[in-house]
Amino acid sequence: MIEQLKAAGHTNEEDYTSTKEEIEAKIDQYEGVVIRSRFKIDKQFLDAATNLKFIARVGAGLESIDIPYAESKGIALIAAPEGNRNAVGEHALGMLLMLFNKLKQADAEVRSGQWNREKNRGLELEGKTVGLIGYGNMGNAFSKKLKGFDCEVLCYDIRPDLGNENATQVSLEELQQRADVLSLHTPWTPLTDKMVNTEFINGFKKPFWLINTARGKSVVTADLTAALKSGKILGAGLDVLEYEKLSFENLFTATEQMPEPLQYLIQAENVVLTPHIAGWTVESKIKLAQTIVDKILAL
Ligand SMILES: O=C(O)[C@H](O)COP(=O)(O)O
Repeated sequence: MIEQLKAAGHTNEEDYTSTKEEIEAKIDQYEGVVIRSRFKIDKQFLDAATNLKFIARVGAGLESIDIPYAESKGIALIAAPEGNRNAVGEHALGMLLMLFNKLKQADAEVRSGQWNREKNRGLELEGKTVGLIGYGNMGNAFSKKLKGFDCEVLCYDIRPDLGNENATQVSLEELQQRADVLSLHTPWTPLTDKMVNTEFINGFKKPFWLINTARGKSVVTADLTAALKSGKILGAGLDVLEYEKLSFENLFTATEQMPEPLQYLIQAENVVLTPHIAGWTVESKIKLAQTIVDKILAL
């Protein structure tokens, strides 16, 4: 990315170690900033960035940026969901196949000398109805994969007319009536914060499987674990957790009490957990960088 930007006449500075305050102190010298999700851009930062023309986010989610304030200053916001959408689609599919085929527990049992065929009888995706909430880059990528599995794909999105040959756009109520699987592909916004709670879960007609490769804070974990216990949710594949920003490792030390819902998820056989890596592949690293270069050069 840097080589291509240099070749196009841009200069750059790489800084992965300064504090936010140190970056704020020098940001007025820069016209653009390229960030990952952990760098917060708030009003104070934007007020200090008097020459900023663009903020480029090497990833999809823009929740770390005060978007209205940045836009009020005429700063262009660039994201790169095109760069990691395929990775997210493949990861969501992997989680679903892992849950349906009981790969996690079957593998663990064989390794411990157990040969349980009946207990590990799988389910097939063929003929199932998969509901996607959010039908942007990630939802589209997942639906394209699902197309080959002969399942029905429904999508719900607040934007109209997004359905295509891979998914039928429906109301949220219809999705809740018909889905066997729910997969989230929404950004974290006031609308999607704590979206999957008990009331929402109970709106589903059938027990269902949940895949979340979007944002942890869109699911109320205590409500999810209650639904897993009652059988309303049959199993879950979670690449994101509402606790991840608390410094996940600390939750496992004696000094910090691990939240009860997390304790449940960790021991549950029908739950697959990954550390926010759905969009984090060898290939997506290159595609994310290229997408950002192309968008900066097109400004
Ligand atoms: O928004 C994204 O693309 C993903 O959540 C990953 O972002 P990160 O790699 O910058 O944390």
